[in-house]
Amino acid sequence: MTATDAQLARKAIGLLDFTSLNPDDDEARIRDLCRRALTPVGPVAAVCVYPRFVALARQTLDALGGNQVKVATVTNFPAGAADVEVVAAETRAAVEAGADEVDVVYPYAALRGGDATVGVELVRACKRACGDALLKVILETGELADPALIRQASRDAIEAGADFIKTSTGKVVVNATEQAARLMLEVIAETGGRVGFKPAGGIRTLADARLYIGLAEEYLGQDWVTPEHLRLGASSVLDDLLRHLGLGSEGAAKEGY
Ligand SMILES: O=C[C@H](O)COP(=O)(O)O
Repeated sequence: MTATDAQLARKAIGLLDFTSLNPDDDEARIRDLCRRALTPVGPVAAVCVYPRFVALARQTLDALGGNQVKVATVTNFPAGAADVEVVAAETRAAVEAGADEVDVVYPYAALRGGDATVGVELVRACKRACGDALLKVILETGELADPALIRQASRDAIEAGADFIKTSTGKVVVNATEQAARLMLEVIAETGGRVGFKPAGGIRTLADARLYIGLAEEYLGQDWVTPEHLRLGASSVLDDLLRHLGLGSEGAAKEGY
């Protein structure tokens, strides 16, 4: 049975990593993100903010009754070029500040230059630094570009301990694409479907959400598509999803939030 637009919009909200990663983010904007994360049809999966806002996001969500919403953050972001020890320390600090999930940028330029070792070491070190927190590895597929490199980065990240592989930072020219998603989902399926998938960057509409949910179902099956395995990383898709549920952006706020 094909999901209606409203059913799909509701599902996409539950899979959303609702993101604010702007250089000029401030406390008011992060509080507003947390408020909007608790939509009238239920919460998003996570909010994703810079490390300096992790504690504020956790505190704000808890105060609003949103303790089920995870707080995700980013490290080695967005360039993916810092030393392994520096990134591991940054990741450890983020978890100590209360992050449930860390999205770390893979050293994609090193891989493109022929060095696959540093990526493996970085993922291993960050996985150790995460403890019980979830590690999502951002491959920056638009910069890797070559399908063979996207497959290799996916496989190396998974073998080194990634819990999710994620397409993009949203900060380069080419972000999530169908082609990159297919390559990554293929590797996830080949490795047993235990690792999750997060397309991110440029996801703005219900049609975009439909594409990635559909692809995940195609490669891994409908039952696999839960927030444990699929996240949609997006800063601005929520309004379109709410619109398909008959809720304007103003309707995003629950009474009293
Ligand atoms: O990780 C998520 C991305 O930074 C979001 O990108 P976006 O602003 O294009 O939705």
